[in-house]
Amino acid sequence: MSEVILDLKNASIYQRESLVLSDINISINKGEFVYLIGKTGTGKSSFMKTLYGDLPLKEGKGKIVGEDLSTLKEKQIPFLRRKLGIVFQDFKLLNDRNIEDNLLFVLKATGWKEKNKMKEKVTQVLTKVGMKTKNFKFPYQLSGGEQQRVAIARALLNDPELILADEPTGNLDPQTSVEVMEVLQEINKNGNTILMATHDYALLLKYPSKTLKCDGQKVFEVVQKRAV
Ligand SMILES: Nc1ncnc2c1ncn2[C@@H]1O[C@H](COP(=O)(O)OP(=O)(O)OP(=O)(O)O)[C@@H](O)[C@H]1O
Repeated sequence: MSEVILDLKNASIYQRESLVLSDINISINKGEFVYLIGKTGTGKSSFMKTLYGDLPLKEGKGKIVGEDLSTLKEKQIPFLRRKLGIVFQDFKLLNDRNIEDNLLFVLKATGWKEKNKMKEKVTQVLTKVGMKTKNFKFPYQLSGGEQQRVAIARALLNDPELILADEPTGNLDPQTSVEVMEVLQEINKNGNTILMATHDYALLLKYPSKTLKCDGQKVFEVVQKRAV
């Protein structure tokens, strides 16, 4: 039987007191590539935030990478995030240091100590996203697509069990979006599980995969047709 990485049962998502999504029953298995789609304001980001512990799961049950979201305490959140790789629309790289130092910073913050191993890991993840030769560039010296590749490399540093990508191509032009998507596809082929929120239907058509939709306060799986 395949390993379940994410499992939500009768889960409801709230922004403070207001209900955003209710009665969610979904699961994601190891190795899957899953899209989360839906119009603006339907709750994709709120859904993602709940998964990485930025919003509490107040109703229902949720298991993610072996952690229980409904009983998650504040001090367990860093531990949960170490098992996840998170990619945002706006890259969130530190502009005051180069790419290598951006990644070393994360390794240090997550408990890595040995300099050689840290450098080796940084080279490994940058190679995976085709950015090895740009390690001494600063974020502002890179294009949006390159910055997003680095952000993906950063998400890979601690060998995450699940990658959560919230609109990773939202700030990119169509051609660059495809390039970044190719990187995510490659990573998925190598065994990483990915949940990607997007409203880029062109990508869905080009790279069809399991798709969850947020609509009318519900999340449900949709079968991809030519127009979703
Ligand atoms: N910090 C917040 N406090 C209160 N309500 C919020 C907050 N953030 C979002 N909301 C509300 O929650 C609902 C879902 O928003 P969310 O950002 O999750 O949607 P989304 O599908 O990710 O939208 P988009 O595609 O525009 O990013 C919206 O009605 C929004 O107004």
